[in-house]
Amino acid sequence: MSDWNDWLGRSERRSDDIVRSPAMRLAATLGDLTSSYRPDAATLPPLWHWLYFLDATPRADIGPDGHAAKGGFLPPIPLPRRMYAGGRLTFPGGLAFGAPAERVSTVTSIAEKRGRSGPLAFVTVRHEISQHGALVTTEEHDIVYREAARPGAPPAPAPRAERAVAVEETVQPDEVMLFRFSALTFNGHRIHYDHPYVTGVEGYPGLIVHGPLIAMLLFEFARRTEGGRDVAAFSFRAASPLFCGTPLRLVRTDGPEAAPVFEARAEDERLVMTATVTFA
Ligand SMILES: CC(C)(COP(=O)(O)OP(=O)(O)OC[C@H]1O[C@@H](n2cnc3c(N)ncnc32)[C@H](O)[C@@H]1OP(=O)(O)O)[C@@H](O)C(=O)NCCC(=O)NCCSC(=O)C[C@](C)(O)C(=O)O
Repeated sequence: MSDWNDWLGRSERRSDDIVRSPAMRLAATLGDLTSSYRPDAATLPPLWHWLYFLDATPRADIGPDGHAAKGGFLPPIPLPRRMYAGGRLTFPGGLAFGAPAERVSTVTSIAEKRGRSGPLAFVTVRHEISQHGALVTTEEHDIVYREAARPGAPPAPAPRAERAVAVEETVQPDEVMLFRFSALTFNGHRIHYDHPYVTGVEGYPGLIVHGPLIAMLLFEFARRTEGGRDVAAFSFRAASPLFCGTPLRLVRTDGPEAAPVFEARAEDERLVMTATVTFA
């Protein structure tokens, strides 16, 4: 176990102008999979802040996976394979177009664990986004790091979906959607576009669909099932990777919970992501 205490509490602040053009491009990328965005809306839909406050690491400081090399804001976790593990968000206000906003990010937890797939390290970053001095979005983002791929090792056992289905839709993210989402979020992570890297170095069978893209697809689906109702909070957890070109089932499950549970599933009932939506 390493002592990561020096990294806890590290903080960074970014400002950005909430201009409309990235949102227009995301709306085009999602097409009929979004009903949250309106060209004349005064505020961004929830989650669309992922298009702003982006990391602009210079080329010289990029690491082997295409992200900023570790050891800047994020701790230098030695496990090499980074993934998006999940997030918990609240939306106390709307992020208005045409005005600057500020994001303050803090490393709040670093935990080393052992999972079914091997050693894991989780880093959680809390983001607080404000505009005109008022808090509009809070987000806890969990990042997971896995050990290097072992050639010939079988894939990690994936959890199965077990809940009853109330409503479902199927989408099929393709290379163009992945490319556009990487570009919109200025995410250079090679696992989403570099096939020789993701298969040869990281040992996955294909390009990996972004966790935040799956979360957005689930979020938009969840709102559609509730006639576009406002959302106060959203949380999601990535259970297993989805590979480009395979169908993704968006499921509203049938259960007794007050906040409905949504799941992203692969065709064979492999669980890809679980999400909980608290409608306002
Ligand atoms: C995370 C993996 C490796 C763990 O897989 P595992 O089977 O080894 O874990 P486990 O045995 O189920 O659990 C071990 C421990 O980890 C915890 N745990 C387990 N899962 C999670 C989770 N999601 N969030 C938080 N905690 C988690 C779990 O609760 C347990 O804790 P405990 O020992 O205290 O009981 C596995 O679940 C997995 O592969 N998930 C899918 C990841 C994925 O595909 N993400 C999206 C694509 S990557 C991406 O978008 C990238 C991006 C955008 O470019 C970018 O860099 O940010």
